Amino acid sequence: MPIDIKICGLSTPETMGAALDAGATHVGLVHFEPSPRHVPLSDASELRAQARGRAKAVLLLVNADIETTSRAIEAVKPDVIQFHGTETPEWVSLVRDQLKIEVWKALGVKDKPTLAKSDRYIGKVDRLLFDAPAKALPGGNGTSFDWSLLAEHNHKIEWGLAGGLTPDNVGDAIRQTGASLVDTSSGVESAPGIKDPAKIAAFCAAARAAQPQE
Ligand SMILES: O=C(O)c1ccccc1N[C@@H]1O[C@H](COP(=O)(O)O)[C@@H](O)[C@H]1O
Repeated sequence: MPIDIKICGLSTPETMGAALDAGATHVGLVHFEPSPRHVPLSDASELRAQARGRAKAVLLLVNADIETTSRAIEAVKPDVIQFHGTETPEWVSLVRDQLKIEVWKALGVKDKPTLAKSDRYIGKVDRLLFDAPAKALPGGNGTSFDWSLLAEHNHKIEWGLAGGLTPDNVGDAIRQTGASLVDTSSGVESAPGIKDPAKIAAFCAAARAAQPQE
């Protein structure tokens, strides 16, 4: 299976075009006002339309209530919702069942017990996304964590790797963890919230070069 590559925090048609041309399989739109990558729903909807038929659109929300979540899904019509806050297994499962949408849950990984706790989401989400622990923002901080924890973990559902991935380290990350999806935001920027098309292309090329050959 070709590796899945998500470029997150896209906010302009130019950088969305760069991610699509570079072969990203997933493009992420952040709807969370404190983030430098926040896009209003109207912009997210236009960027989502640009991606249609070329990559899956992932809408990222943080601790949004059900009204905000359903309004955002209605406006943007994403393929996937990525919850990146402290959402509970019960909450994400409710959204998946009621709103009939693919749901991912991001979790900050500190140590082995955090990974053990991730089992609570099994059967309730479609994919887990392992990220570095929250700092100033719940994600998008450009920091990584100890990847050996993932290599040792008994994964029971689909999962992806996020947190501090760059064109320079994504190859090692894939080889060390066996991730089938890699996700980056800060690592392909020239400044917070400003995506760099050359870094996006380099990231996608490095991820594809590192995937195991069949
Ligand atoms: O990108 C953000 O601003 C953001 C805000 C709130 C929650 C998550 C956010 N980003 C996601 O965090 C991970 C890791 O990002 P990074 O590569 O370390 O910058 C990724 O899934 C981003 O989409």
